[in-house]
Amino acid sequence: MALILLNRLGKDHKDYIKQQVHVKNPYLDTMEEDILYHFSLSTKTHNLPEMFGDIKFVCVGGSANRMKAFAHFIHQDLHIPGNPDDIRDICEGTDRYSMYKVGPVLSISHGMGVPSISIMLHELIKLLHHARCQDVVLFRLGTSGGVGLNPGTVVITDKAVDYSFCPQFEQVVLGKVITRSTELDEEVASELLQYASELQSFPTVIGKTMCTHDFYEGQGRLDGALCSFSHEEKLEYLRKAYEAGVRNIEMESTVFAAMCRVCGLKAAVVCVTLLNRFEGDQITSSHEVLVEYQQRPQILVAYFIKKRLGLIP
Ligand SMILES: O=P(O)(O)O[C@H]1O[C@H](CO)[C@@H](O)[C@H]1O
Ligand SMILES: O=c1cc[nH]c(=O)[nH]1
Repeated sequence: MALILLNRLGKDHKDYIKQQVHVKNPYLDTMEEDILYHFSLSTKTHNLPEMFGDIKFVCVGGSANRMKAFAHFIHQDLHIPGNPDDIRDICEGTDRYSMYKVGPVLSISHGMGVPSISIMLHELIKLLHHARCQDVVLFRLGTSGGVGLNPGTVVITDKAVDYSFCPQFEQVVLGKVITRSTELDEEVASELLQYASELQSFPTVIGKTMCTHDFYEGQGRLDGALCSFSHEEKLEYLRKAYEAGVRNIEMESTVFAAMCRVCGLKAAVVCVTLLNRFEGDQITSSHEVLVEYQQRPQILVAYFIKKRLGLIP
């Protein structure tokens, strides 16, 4: 099945130049073994090219359950043979992250916030490198707070921005701040927008996504255990964000965009909004509604994958 899919990919996308994963660490090649500790995988104990060499799409999201559900959904959507109940968590040897492989698709959870996704991305990018994967596209399928959008709207990120609305990610290295660009792949983003209009299943927009280091004060919420600002100051900040083009707020997009970019990986961020932050801070929708919202980015990205694989015209 995977072979047929890859042949189709090659045939239909001749212009799609083979892109390697570039790890940017000269020390890696000198290591006899690389232990991907948080995945419970290693270059000595696992045949990574055999296990992962055919991966073309990697989908990541905060919650382990969501990424398991996505694995089951994509199994069905791509008509992969076999019983979906046999899809096992490749990282079951650790309880840090969950990872599922379904044909050319890898589905991985990353937990909440920049430190958690950053650790996962270091190991994922090394994994793709060791497995000699080519032409991989990464997607973050997430939830977010909307800025001036109705709940349930899907936002395709054109730029991931920091708390001051700048498209950059600051990483402290050896006590100094390194700044990396957070531009995402424009082609993938506009392809996603086109597919959203073909699907016509839910409202979808393209815009900037603000990444914060906290869910409460960091996102201007008035309902945390601490609150050091007024309601008016909150609205003023959200208004400035809206004017700067920000349409949603989450907690991983800048480091995701920055690390993928440095390593030559095409990447996109697709998050559904759970509420309109101009109208409140608490997430009041029912569990059923929230589950349906979370499926929206999955439906859009699954459609992208099927298009890229030539499974739909
Ligand atoms: O829905 P996920 O992918 O977890 O992402 C969003 O939800 C979490 C906060 O509830 C943060 O991690 C934020 O980025
Ligand atoms: O408001 C929200 C909702 C989901 N995730 C966030 O980071 N913020």
